[in-house]
Amino acid sequence: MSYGKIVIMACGSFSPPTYMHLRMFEIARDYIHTLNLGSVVGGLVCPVHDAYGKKDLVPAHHRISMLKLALRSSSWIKISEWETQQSGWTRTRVSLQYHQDTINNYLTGVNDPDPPSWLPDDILNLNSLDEPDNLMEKFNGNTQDGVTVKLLCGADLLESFATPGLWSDEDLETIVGRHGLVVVTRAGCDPGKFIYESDILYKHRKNVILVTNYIANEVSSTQIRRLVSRGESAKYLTDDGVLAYVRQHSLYGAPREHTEADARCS
Ligand SMILES: Nc1ncnc2c1ncn2[C@@H]1O[C@H](COP(=O)(O)OP(=O)(O)OP(=O)(O)O)[C@@H](O)[C@H]1O
Ligand SMILES: NC(=O)c1ccc[n+]([C@@H]2O[C@H](COP(=O)(O)O)[C@@H](O)[C@H]2O)c1
Ligand SMILES: [Zn+2]
Repeated sequence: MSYGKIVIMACGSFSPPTYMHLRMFEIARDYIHTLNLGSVVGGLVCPVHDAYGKKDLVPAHHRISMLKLALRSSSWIKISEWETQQSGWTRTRVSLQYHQDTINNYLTGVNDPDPPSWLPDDILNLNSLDEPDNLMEKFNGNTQDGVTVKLLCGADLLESFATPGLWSDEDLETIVGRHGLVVVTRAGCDPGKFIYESDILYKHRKNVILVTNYIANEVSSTQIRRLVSRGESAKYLTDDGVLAYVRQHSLYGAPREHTEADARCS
């Protein structure tokens, strides 16, 4: 695997975001750095478009607001609203390509000079550190020196690659071959076997970084939604701000908050 600048990008519903979604980024970055596999210059969370139509997918503006609350203290993970702003659902290959092209075009000064809101801060710094002439020389015909946007996912998303009709082989070739995967796995699960059994993944196995999460945390959005709908506590499974937002907007069947207006009516 060539050593280069990497942005790790997680796509998904984030309905609502959990601590595990955020931990994935931290675990992945540490692993890549300690094994000298590259330099992680940023992280991106890309919530999916409402048209994805998954059960319990609350409108994108809510999911974005919750992600903002959950990521208040992160200096390096940014939210890209791009997928949610398209006219319909976007395939992951297209999203990876869009984000990678936008970053590299920004670095080389091609097209739009205004950085998008999700551009990692370290990219802005990279740009100011390099002399423009060197940059042009570096990038001319040599994408090796640009930033690679890799797909960060959990082992369950990896295993969804085998669901018939869900991902096209052509998209998988590009995602794994040109971008690469960073898979966060759980102690006790065996994504290595899954990779071995998939011709496409096996062919590009050099491009798949498997990161074992030794501090198991089985929290998922489904579990938080279940607790919320039962009126039980989900505290310490995600950010307090996220839970307050869920209550405030009565998401996922949360009992409506008792407001001062209610008190005046009764
Ligand atoms: N506990 C976990 N361990 C490893 N990866 C996880 C975990 N929870 C979520 N992920 C990963 O986070 C990404 C976003 O997934 P998603 O939005 O479906 O979250 P989720 O918690 O699985 O939600 P849901 O329960 O609604 O499916 C995916 O790549 C998924 O594999
Ligand atoms: N063919 C594809 O590109 C493809 C297929 C299925 C899911 N996905 C993406 O994977 C993510 C899955 O999210 P969930 O785990 O919440 O269902 C979403 O961001 C979705 O857009 C992409
Ligand atoms: Zn899921």
